[in-house]
Parts: sequence; structure tokens; C-alpha cells
Amino acid sequence: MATIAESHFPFLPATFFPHSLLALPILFLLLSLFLIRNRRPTLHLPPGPKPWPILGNLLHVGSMPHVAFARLSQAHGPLISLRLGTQTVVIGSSPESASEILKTHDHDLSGRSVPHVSFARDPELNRDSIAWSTHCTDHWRSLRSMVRAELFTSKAIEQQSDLREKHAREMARFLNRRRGQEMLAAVSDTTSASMEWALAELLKNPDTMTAARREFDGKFPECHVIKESDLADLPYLCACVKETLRLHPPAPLLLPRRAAKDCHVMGYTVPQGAHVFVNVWAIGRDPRYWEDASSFKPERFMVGDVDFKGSHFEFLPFGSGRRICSGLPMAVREIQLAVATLVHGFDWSLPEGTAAGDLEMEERYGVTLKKLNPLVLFPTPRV
Ligand code: HEM
Repeated sequence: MATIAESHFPFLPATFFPHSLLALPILFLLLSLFLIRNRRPTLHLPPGPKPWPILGNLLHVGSMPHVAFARLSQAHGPLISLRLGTQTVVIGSSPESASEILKTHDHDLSGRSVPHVSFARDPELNRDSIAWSTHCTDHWRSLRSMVRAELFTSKAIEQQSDLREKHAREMARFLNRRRGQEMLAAVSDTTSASMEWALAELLKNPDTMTAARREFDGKFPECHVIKESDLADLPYLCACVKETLRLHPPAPLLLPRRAAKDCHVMGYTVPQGAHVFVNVWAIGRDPRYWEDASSFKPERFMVGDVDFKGSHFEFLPFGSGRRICSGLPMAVREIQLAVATLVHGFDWSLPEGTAAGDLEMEERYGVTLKKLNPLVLFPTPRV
């Protein structure tokens, strides 16, 4: 004999009903929990798109969160909030909101939320990680001080320059051996992603490559091996690196931060436990702060004093505040030296049939923001 359910829903298989009936109380419980969690009417959260039950705004995010958040912030304002499952996520997308998050409320918003995919969720591995320390504990503070005092003092950075120059020479030797052969960039880390973007932009914008070359040729003979001490004489090259990091910050949303307690930002509440992001990718491309924002124009950094150190909130590739990138001094030198070596030492050509202007710049969001299609080039030594 057919059950009531089967007679009312003949299109569903009979095996569906016992399980679905069992699932009903669980679904009811989940819905109640969801509604209870959402019942904090006193919270004045930043605006954002209306969340769906259970899923929240998950469908608004997609595979390129930095782009999706930028679009949402155009509709809802410089500080927005989303619900992802049971989590509240707050995103700042203007220099003002970045300054509020990373400077004014730095103390309360400097927890770190550790992504589910990260190995650092293992407490054993996490214990001595500066980046994934969930709170700004004494241990985190002493690790950071140790790094600052031992590894990245000006003296230590100078002393390590031999090693970085040796790596740059090895890279040049390797490319010399591969003259005329196809080179495919398959990058994973922040530094090599930046090198790939820099080279792609310089090739796509030949005037900038010519200007960088002219700067070298005016100061050094072609056979000169670039040293870190030469970088001070290469302001245009250094501006190219800044411009690359403006358009292609390897960490477009910085690393995820977490609110240690309820916090009032720009008239809204950022509730304790909320995940907090700053969309430095969107800020770096915002035409309100950058003229001709989507074009690669290193000249913009030749005037003024905008630097990497986290006090110019329209340009934050390394973050700002107490959790600013600890590797900043070394990373900057490394990228500048590598790009200088690649530009000064080699002519680069694209595969036949690819015009420089057509070089695509599509992104892939992941551990770092890298080119969707790796750059394919043919090096020819200049000397
Ligand atoms: C292009 C190169 C790099 C970029 C763009 C970059 C960017 C960043 C960003 C955006 C953050 C998060 C800052 C924040 O939350 O405000 C960060 C954190 C960090 N970076 Fe880098 N980084 C780079 C290279 C490096 C290198 C080479 C090292 C190590 C030698 C390093 C070590 C760290 C550490 C330890 C943290 C965590 C700091 C903390 O949570 O207290 N980074 N980096």
C-alpha cells in the first residue's frame, strides 16, 4: 500500500521518504539555529547584499572573491558585510575603510582567521607561525621582534645582498643557456608571481620597457651585472615594481583578519569573530584615487612619496599595521633585483603570432594572485 507521502509525491522514488522524513527534524534544528544566530537586532552591520537562508551570500562570492567584493562594494559602499554560512565577513574597499581597519582599529581587528585549507590549522605547525597566529600573543610578538631584530635589520638585509645577487646571477646564467627557447613561468609564491606580472606588463606596454632600458643604458654598460646597490640609481625600474604591485597585489585581500571583539567602524558594528578583509586590489584600481587607474603607468610613482610601508592607504600590497608583512624589506629588494636582471640582461619575445598589445592579463585567485595562463617568452641575452 502506498504511504500518504508516496501518493502525494509520486515523482519521487519510494526510498526517498524514510530518509527525508528523518532529515526533517535536523533541517528544522538547523533552520532554528540559523534564525537564532541571525537574531541580534542590535547589531548595525555594514550594508551588503541580502543573504539567503543557510547559504548566506555564498553565491555572491564565486571563484574571484576580490572581483566580486569590488563589485558589491560599488553597490553597497566602502565597508560591506556578507554572511557566509554562519560567519560574518566584513570587507573594506577604500583607503578610508582600510585606514579604519588597519590603523584606527588595528588592535581589535588584528586576529588572524586561518583558512580551512591551510596546513597551519594543525596546532603543532601553527604554534611558531607568525602569519597564522590567531591572536597577537606575546609569543607572536616575540617571533616578530626576533625576525625584525635578527633577519631584517638594515645591516642584515645588506649582508644578505650577496646571496640575492648570487640567485639573480644563477637565474641569468640559466636563461643564457635557454637562449631562444620557450620559457614558461609556472609560479607559486608571492615574489615570483610579482616578477611574472612585472615582465608581462613591461612587454604589453613597450614604452615602459624602452624607458626602463634607457634608464639602465644611461647608467650602466650592457655587460654590467646588476647589484642591489645599483637599485638606488634605477628609480624608474623601482617605479615599475610599485606599479606592478598596485595592479597585481599577490595578496589582493591581504591575509584574513578576525575581530577580537565587537568594534565600531565607520558607524557600523564589526562583531566579535567576524572575518575582516581589505580589498587592496580594488583600492589600487579605483579611479577615484588613481588617474587612468587600469593602465600600467610607472611614471605615477616617479612623483610624490607613496611607498610600500603601509602609511599610504591607497597602496597597500604588503598590508599595514601590526600584522604588516614581516618579509617586506627583503621581498621588495628581491623583486626589484630580479626584474632589473631580467630587463637589463635579456631581450624578450612572445610566441609567434602573439602581439604584445594582445597579451592577456587574466588572473587566477589562489594562495597568490597569479596569471591564469602562464607567461610564455623567449629570452635572448643582450650581451
Ligand atoms: C611580493 C612579495 C610579498 C607580498 C606582496 C607580501 C604581502 C603580505 C601581506 C599582504 C601580508 C598580510 C598583511 C596584513 O595582514 O596586513 C603578509 C604577511 C606576512 N608576510 Fe608577506 N608578502 C610578500 C613576501 C614575503 C616574504 C618574502 C616573506 C618572508 C621572508 C613574508 C613574510 C610574511 C609574514 C611572516 C607575514 C605575517 C605577518 C603577521 O601576521 O604578523 N612575506 N605578506
